[in-house]
Amino acid sequence: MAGFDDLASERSKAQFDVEEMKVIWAGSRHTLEVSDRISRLVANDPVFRKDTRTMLSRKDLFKNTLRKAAHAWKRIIELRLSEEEAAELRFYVDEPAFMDLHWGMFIPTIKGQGTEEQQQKWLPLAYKMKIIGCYAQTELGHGSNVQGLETTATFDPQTDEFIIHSPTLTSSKWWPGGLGKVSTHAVVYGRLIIDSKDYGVNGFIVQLRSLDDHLPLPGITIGDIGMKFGSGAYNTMDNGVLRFDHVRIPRDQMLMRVSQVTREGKLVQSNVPWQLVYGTMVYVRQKIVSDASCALSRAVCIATRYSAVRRQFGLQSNGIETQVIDYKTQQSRLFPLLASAYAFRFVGEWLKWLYMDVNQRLQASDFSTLPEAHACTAGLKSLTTSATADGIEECRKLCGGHGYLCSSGLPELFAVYIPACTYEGDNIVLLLQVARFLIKTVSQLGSGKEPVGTTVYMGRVEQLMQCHCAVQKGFLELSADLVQAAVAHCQLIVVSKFIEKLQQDIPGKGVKGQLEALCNIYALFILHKHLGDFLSTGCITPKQASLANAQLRSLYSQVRPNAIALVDAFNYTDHYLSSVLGRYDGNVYPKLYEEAWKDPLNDSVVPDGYQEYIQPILKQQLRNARL
Ligand SMILES: CC/C=C\C/C=C\C/C=C\C/C=C\CC/C=C/C(=O)SCCNC(=O)CCNC(=O)[C@H](O)C(C)(C)COP(=O)(O)OP(=O)(O)OC[C@H]1O[C@@H](n2cnc3c(N)ncnc32)[C@H](O)[C@@H]1OP(=O)(O)O
Ligand SMILES: Cc1cc2nc3c(=O)[nH]c(=O)nc-3n(C[C@H](O)[C@H](O)[C@H](O)COP(=O)(O)OP(=O)(O)OC[C@H]3O[C@@H](n4cnc5c(N)ncnc54)[C@H](O)[C@@H]3O)c2cc1C
Repeated sequence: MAGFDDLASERSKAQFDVEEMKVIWAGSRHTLEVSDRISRLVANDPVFRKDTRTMLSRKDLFKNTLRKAAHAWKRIIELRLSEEEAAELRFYVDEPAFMDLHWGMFIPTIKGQGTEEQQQKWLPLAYKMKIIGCYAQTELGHGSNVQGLETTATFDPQTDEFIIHSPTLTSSKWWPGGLGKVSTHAVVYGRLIIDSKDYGVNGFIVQLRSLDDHLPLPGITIGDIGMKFGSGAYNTMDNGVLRFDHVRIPRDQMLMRVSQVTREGKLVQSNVPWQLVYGTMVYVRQKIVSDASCALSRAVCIATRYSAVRRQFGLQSNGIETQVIDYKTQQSRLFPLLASAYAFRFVGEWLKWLYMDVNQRLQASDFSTLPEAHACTAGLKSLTTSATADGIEECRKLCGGHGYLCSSGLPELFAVYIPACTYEGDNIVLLLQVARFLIKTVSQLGSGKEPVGTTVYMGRVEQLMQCHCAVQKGFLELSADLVQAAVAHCQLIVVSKFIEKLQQDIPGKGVKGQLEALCNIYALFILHKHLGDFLSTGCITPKQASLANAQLRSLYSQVRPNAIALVDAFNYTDHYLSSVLGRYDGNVYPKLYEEAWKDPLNDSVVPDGYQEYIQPILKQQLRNARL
């Protein structure tokens, strides 16, 4: 059988130790063991099936998500899973749900922005899921411009409360995941008003629904914002709308790590920078970068396996057609994506370290690396999500017509993934933040302040001072070019971190060699993509450009025999991939054929509606033909 033989034969060609590569991909032996065990646990549990997801109505889809979330929580308790294992379980259930926001944003916000006392009060409730929370920042009228939020939190010294209010339609909270139908509580971002004075945006813990009957509390209007892009996909999430009509909360429900409001109504700033109010976004952007490598590698795994099974044209002497993976055009589209998946994995690992480091420094009142952490998380979130969204769509095209079928897994993956370019900060808005950080760094060069961390290279580039003068003329006017500069800066980080990874001790036969090839492919592919910029700025000569392209072709040939093993190293179960084209056994055609018959349209041979709509047309034609 074509698929079985093809993938088995591909695996036998691998020139490196796949098991060791699995460890590198996972990050450690321990992480591999956990993710392997938990992914199989999810795959073998019938409640976590997801093969009918794209065919369900919104209501059925949502109820099924609730069922899965409840089952996941039950299993987490029954099996006494650790925090790490529980997070893996939610990841492999692979269905966006209110839990993501509860664990991924609500809890981290209380941890990052609450005082010790507030943490002691709220975290145990949240950890035991006695309350379910979401992150309500974005409004109908403002998402990117956080300082433009309109919701107000006015201190009432008479009652020692804040009055939370939505003064306009545009101040309605709009988008928060988990808000629409599930959350009992939210961290609500609103303007702090004391004695008619506006002190800017702060976070407040607000109870939204009764813990007895789940009805909204007095003064609260709440609902789901409606269907989103694609079938299945992100529609499992209840992104919500929320309005407040003078809702009162106790004073101690303002998150007070950054600034405190006293009983007398005085605002007291602590020694931490006010930007910590934005801290959850830094945390989630860092997570999104790690997540990008998962989404991209998943699409690449499907496209690579299918490209080895699929044959078109070029009859060989044995009468068999050519595997499409052997076409150089296929390789030149697929292998840079394979290399990108590995590159994003390693930069994600580094970013996790950077985030931990900045947190440790914050505990010790060292705030010096916060601007860099903000720039790196914002820029890399933007770069990796844009490349991943484009990469998933490219993988769909690499699978030809079958890639367009929901059973390929690619349409749903694309639909679920693309909002990552928008949530946690629109990608262009985030790149402008990076550009601002770069300009600030350049402006300090003249004053003798040495650039550090990811900007250390700037101290070596003379022309940057002239750049600074040009930018002085108008940041907004040059913003399109500055965004490109920000992308280039982030690409440099990705390549540097891949190179640093190669400098570590990498055990396993041939593993390092494969990673070197992938690193070179990534770097040369980026150079190839921006060849015009490299040539026009004199960074490389035309001769070097053509040498780079020749080298890229040679690297593709080097990777070709290892391609299947390189995607096997992701260690994905068929359940997680949920793709007929990406099956581990390569048994694509019989399964595609089988899947088609499962479509509800095939439940009856003659479709519903035949008598009302098809038969009359046919009869009409018959009459016309007789005339
Ligand atoms: C739930 C997920 C859990 C786990 C994740 C796992 C995997 C991921 C997968 C799926 C994710 C699932 C769900 C996603 C749910 C989505 C949630 C959301 O979208 S929440 C809403 C997010 N909103 C945004 O991101 C808004 C974007 N806007 C902003 O961040 C800022 O307002 C902006 C930076 C654009 C502000 O610009 P500006 O007005 O110019 O600046 P401002 O005056 O406010 O500040 C200036 C000053 O502050 C510095 N700064 C800005 N941001 C930060 C920051 N975050 N940290 C530190 N510092 C910051 C800025 O550089 C400037 O400094 P200087 O004055 O120049 O020194
Ligand atoms: C699936 C999904 C889940 C979400 N979950 C949550 C959640 O849980 N909680 C929450 O609070 N929010 C959530 N959001 C909201 C999300 O964070 C915002 O949509 C996002 O920050 C973008 O803001 P915006 O919608 O205001 O876009 P806008 O800022 O209106 O962007 C529109 C366009 O304007 C451009 N633009 C805007 N400002 C500038 C500028 N200064 N310079 C140049 N161009 C600019 C952008 O590039 C974009 O092209 C979610 C959104 C989605 C799609």
